[in-house]
Amino acid sequence: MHDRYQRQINYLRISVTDRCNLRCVYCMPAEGIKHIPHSEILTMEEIVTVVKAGVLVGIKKVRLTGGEPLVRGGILDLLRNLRDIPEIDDIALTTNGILLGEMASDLKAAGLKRVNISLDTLKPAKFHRITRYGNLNLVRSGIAAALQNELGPVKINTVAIRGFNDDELVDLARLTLDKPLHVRFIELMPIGTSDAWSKGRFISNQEVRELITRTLGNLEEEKNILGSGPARYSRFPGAPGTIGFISAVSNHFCAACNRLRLTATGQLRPCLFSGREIDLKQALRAGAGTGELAGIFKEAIYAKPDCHDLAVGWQKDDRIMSQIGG
Ligand SMILES: Nc1nc2c(ncn2[C@@H]2O[C@H](COP(=O)(O)OP(=O)(O)OP(=O)(O)O)[C@@H](O)[C@H]2O)c(=O)[nH]1
Ligand SMILES: C[S@@+](CC[C@H](N)C(=O)[O-])C[C@H]1O[C@@H](n2cnc3c(N)ncnc32)[C@H](O)[C@@H]1O
Ligand code: SF4
Ligand code: SF4
Repeated sequence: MHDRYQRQINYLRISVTDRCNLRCVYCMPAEGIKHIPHSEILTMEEIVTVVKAGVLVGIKKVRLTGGEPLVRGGILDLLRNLRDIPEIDDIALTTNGILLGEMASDLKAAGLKRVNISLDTLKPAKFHRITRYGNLNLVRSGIAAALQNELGPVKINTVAIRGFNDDELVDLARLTLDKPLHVRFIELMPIGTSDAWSKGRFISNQEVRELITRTLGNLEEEKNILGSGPARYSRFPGAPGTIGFISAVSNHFCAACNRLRLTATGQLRPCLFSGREIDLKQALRAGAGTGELAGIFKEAIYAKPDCHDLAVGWQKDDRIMSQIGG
């Protein structure tokens, strides 16, 4: 279905949990987030019903995210059920990679097509610092397992952060030179509770491009990377992998927006950066069928704004990134 700005909406990002096994400093407070009773979180069966309703308004692609989707029990059953919906042609997952090494082959067998893995540094001590817990070796094993199990194109999400990883962006870009990895540089977005940490750390994608091409040479545009998101891709000549740029702040891609978000508590969110949410759970739990739920999807699609206004600065929002699913 098209929204009011003639954009076709066919991509649903599903936050299957607001919990996480890491605490990245730009995403979550150290103490984690306020506990939400389990009964408030959609069950896996409810998520499947929501996707079936979404299909009625044209949803074709789903991405499981979070919090950390791999900490949610029942994820394999959810994938098996999503795989059985014929209209869904792409099932992807965004993960911090910690549990991917042990789960990749089961995820593949359950119907997952591809993974995006977050990785902001190649240095173990720094990784531990930015995630407040993480073991980099586990993420490295996760990336290897994703490649081995053909969960590709395997994309790496790197938030570029001044004073933290600007000295490593070239090394991260180098990962594309010998493996089919697609390293995407994401601009740090002013959202959530971590503004004190993030102030002054923004690096534009343009600056990242200049930095990496100065050392590694020119990039060539690449148009054939499978995906539904906002990244623009380029490749170092002859490299098996690509470099992607997600210019969420400096050059927003709202004119091509194709998505809705479902929060773990069953709210449809028309835009990442607008606090507006439309309650789906109440109708779902009152026994609404997929036809009625599809009506709520239409309302959410109709409510999509034309674009965000991140340039004005920090966004006040009751939810943080881990609760919206990025
Ligand atoms: N501003 C903005 N950022 C987004 C949007 N969708 C995804 N992002 C950001 O892009 C980054 C990568 O998102 P992913 O979860 O890997 O998914 P994707 O890029 O849509 O996935 P592909 O289908 O592989 O292209 C995350 O930091 C998201 O927060 C969006 O609608 N608006
Ligand atoms: C919220 S996480 C959820 C999925 C999973 N836990 C992970 O880390 O990949 C999704 C993506 O959002 C990104 N993200 C979180 N906060 C961000 C911010 N303030 N600016 C830019 N990207 C952010 C993360 O780096 C990650 O790639
Ligand atoms: S970015 Fe992902 S891994 Fe890091 S705290 Fe947020 S949800 Fe967890
Ligand atoms: S900021 Fe909102 S309108 Fe812009 S691309 Fe993201 S979800 Fe779509």
